[in-house]
Amino acid sequence: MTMTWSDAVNGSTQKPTRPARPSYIPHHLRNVGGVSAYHNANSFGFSTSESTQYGFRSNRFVDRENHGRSGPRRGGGGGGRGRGRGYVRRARHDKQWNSYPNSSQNPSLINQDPFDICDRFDELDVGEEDANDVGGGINFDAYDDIPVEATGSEIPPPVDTFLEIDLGDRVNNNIKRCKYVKPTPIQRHAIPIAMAGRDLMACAQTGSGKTAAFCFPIISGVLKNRCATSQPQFCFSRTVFPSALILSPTRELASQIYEEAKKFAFQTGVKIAVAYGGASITLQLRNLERGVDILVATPGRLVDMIDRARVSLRMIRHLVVDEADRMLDMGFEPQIRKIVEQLDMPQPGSRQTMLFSATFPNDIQRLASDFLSNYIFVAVGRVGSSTSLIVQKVDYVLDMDKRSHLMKILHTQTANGSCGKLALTLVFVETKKGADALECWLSMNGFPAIAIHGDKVQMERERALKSFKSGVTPILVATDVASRGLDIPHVAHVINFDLPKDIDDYVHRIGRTGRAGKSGLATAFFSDKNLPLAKSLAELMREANQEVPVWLNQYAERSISSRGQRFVGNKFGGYDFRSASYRHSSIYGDVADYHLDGSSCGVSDVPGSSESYSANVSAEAYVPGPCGYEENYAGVVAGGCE
Ligand SMILES: Nc1ncnc2c1ncn2[C@@H]1O[C@H](COP(=O)(O)OP(=O)(O)OP(=O)(O)O)[C@@H](O)[C@H]1O
Repeated sequence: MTMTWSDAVNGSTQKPTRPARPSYIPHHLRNVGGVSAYHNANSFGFSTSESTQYGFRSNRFVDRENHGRSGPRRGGGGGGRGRGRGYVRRARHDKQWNSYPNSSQNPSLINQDPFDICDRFDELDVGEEDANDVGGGINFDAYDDIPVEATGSEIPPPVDTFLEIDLGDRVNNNIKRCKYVKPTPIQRHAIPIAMAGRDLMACAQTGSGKTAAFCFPIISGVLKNRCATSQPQFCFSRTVFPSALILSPTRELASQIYEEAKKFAFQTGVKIAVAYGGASITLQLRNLERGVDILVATPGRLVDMIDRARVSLRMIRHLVVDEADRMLDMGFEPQIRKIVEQLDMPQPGSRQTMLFSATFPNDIQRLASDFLSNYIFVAVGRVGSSTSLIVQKVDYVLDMDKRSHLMKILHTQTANGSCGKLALTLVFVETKKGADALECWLSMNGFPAIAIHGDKVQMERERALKSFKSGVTPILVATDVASRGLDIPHVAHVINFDLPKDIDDYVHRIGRTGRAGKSGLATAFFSDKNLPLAKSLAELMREANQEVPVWLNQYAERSISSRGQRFVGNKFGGYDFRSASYRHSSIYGDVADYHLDGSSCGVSDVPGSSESYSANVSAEAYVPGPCGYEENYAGVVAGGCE
């Protein structure tokens, strides 16, 4: 494992104790008026000692206080209604930093109407929604110019409204409850295909509503199947026979999909269960015994349950693999093959298989096609592209200066924030040790941070996420465990403190902001060791109409010439790999590419009469605002993320 600068400088992963020394001030900020104001705490409106205390209390000790007193009994995050003394203490700290008083984190809500939780999200005090927005605050105009490509045979046409699809009254009511007024582009195209029972490989940008695109059709499918067939009755068997399986690469994502699916299936009678590692298997098995139609699972825990003969895949009619490219890369592929090919799951053709991701490199598409039968490929935007809703910025930072640069950004962000609030900021680092070290260092310097990574026990991981989501700890330092799928409202800024090696990981990481039509900011710290990424990073930014620094272009040129080829390290998928032989890597607005017709180009491996369509192509490019920090922070970060 590579050691990053943050590991090297602060190898200690020990939990912080009260600092013996005054907070660190980066040298470029020493003697600057604003900074001394910060350290006298005037700009935040509380004293230095309070701020330091906050850094240590928020994450680790508040929970203990809560447990020891009359606060919430489970989960540690607290924050529900009917709080005891522990809450009051925390609430005071919340007020000093970020006030998100109506956090939805109370575990006692778990068995309640999921829309209760939904409503509570609406109560979060995080900036005004645009009054003109429809669809739960989603800005659909942001999606109007995105080209959509669909290839395969007999493609069902897209819809414009949810009502055009026969999802059933109950699901339609839940769509209304979720305040989804209009389908997003991937929903417009993917839902009719899925409802027609077709296999699907779908690629759409981060935060564009893929979860609902696969949940609605399978809930509706389960309801229809239920009327048509009856489940097998194996007397006295404790084995359950779900009819739909949704696979996810991380526990947090499995849990999120489960919560979403519960909302969409509310009062339909469709039973949803979740299975992921790190949590009590006994409890999960007990829940399964109540019956399950749709099982959301991570591969490891699922295999465990199958080995114990508690789950059988024999009755699976719908299989969804979310983040499919991650699930089929080297880490997961053997487990996925075991689940899909070697156990009792029906073969392709006898089940419906749908693969979703924002990135789909060609080699993974090729692998994935083993699981599919006569599938339709849908791409919203170019495969692997990032959304133009995210303003991307790259700073050249020497490894040794990364911490001071981060602090400068956080200071600027806080100074421009509304009421001195620090907007939710997600900082990605390369290693688990690096995450702990950076969390510790930020906390010691008065910035409330919490880390999430794979070495933490599940309870700590969940607590970190809750604390971040509720704004109690507005900085989350994360490894790639948090890079995929997580839908955390109001993340305003994603900082790649350590850039990933793979451009697809970069796309997913920055995709934690700029979701559901809202804008966001992503800043990357680029150093010499990131040279192999330079070319694909510059291309990705250019494609999303971002300002590419001259020095990055020079690095990109160097990375090409030093390796003697184009697209070094670039796994861009581009399009449906079945038709890749005649397509070139293209950018938005290159209309001709999107209008190529598979059949006329002699695509041999597309089964049936191959065809394709394209939609919503506009050469009008989204032009982001100027990329200066001041404008960015004022416009994007300061008031939340709108
Ligand atoms: N039709 C809609 N109208 C309004 N909001 C929507 C709609 N569809 C989805 N959303 C919201 O958009 C947000 C992002 O959706 P989701 O998490 O499914 O994105 P995603 O495409 O799966 O992202 P990622 O690639 O990061 O996994 C969610 O908060 C969801 O509730």
